[in-house]
Amino acid sequence: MLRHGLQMARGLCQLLSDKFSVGLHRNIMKHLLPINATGHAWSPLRNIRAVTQMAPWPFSSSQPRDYSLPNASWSAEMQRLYDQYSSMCEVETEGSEKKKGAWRRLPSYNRTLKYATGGRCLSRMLQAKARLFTRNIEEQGAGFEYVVFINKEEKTCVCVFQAGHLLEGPPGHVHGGAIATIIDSVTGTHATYISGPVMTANLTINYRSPIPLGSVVLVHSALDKVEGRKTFISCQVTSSDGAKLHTEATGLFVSINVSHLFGA
Ligand SMILES: CCCCCCCC/C=C\CCCCCCCC(=O)SCCNC(=O)CCNC(=O)[C@H](O)C(C)(C)COP(=O)(O)OP(=O)(O)OC[C@H]1O[C@@H](n2cnc3c(N)ncnc32)[C@H](O)[C@@H]1OP(=O)(O)O
Repeated sequence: MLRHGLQMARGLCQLLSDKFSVGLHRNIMKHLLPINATGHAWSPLRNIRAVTQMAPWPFSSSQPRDYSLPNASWSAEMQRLYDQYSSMCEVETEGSEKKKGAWRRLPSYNRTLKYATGGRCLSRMLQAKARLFTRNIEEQGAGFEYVVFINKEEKTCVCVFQAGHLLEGPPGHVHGGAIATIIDSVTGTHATYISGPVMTANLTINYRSPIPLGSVVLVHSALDKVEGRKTFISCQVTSSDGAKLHTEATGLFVSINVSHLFGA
């Protein structure tokens, strides 16, 4: 069990640190793993790390579907914004040299734990049938279509979000709970990449103007401050041209040890 847990931790950390160089590896490791008095990780981990560094890809079995990539349901506006932010992302060039770009697209899976190396066991212990809420609907375009980009330098995130017909609240418009969901997901993901594993402690939302169903909006997330275990994020949802403010929110995210998810 311990071995599976550590493998999972390593898989998650490697996955996330491979993808994002914003200190997440260090942040998650310190929550997942015991640290000795000299500040070094518990010695068996060093052995595990030596072994696991050989693995080129942290996913153990089938290739998970990355839900943040374009699909046929995306409108021209969604695709245009995706292309715009993608063009500002860091890219691998020939010889694996990296071209500098401030932005990175964050991949998004429906079962992060299951696909992380060694995480299958832990995902069974938590909830075998669990799926990330926003990635639960197989029909493309019916629910949450979104992609999150993070700006490492400015410590901001932007999410391009297209709301499908299953998210209807007021006729022809997006349900307030669905808006809260995408805000929680984007700001929660942002806080995770800043501070490691967190849970939402408080989310305060002001709905300023309704969001038409099927439209594409931008969810802007900004880091306000980090105070000990508390990460404060603020968020604005605007029309895709930025001219209209739909929603404003602030969130407080509290760092947790993963054992918190087991009721410890
Ligand atoms: C984990 C693995 C991650 C892997 C990486 C994944 C990569 C990304 C993949 C996929 C992205 C998906 C992204 C989804 C994101 C969604 C996030 C959610 O929706 S989370 C669900 C809803 N939230 C809950 O269910 C929390 C329930 N509440 C709790 O569990 C606890 O209350 C908790 C953890 C929030 C705090 O409990 P305490 O016991 O650990 O800490 P205490 O001492 O109470 O608080 C710490 C500090 O925070 C303040 N605080 C706590 N709650 C507060 C509140 N509501 N308002 C103001 N301050 C509060 C306290 O006053 C204290 O402050 P002082 O240190 O004294 O200054």
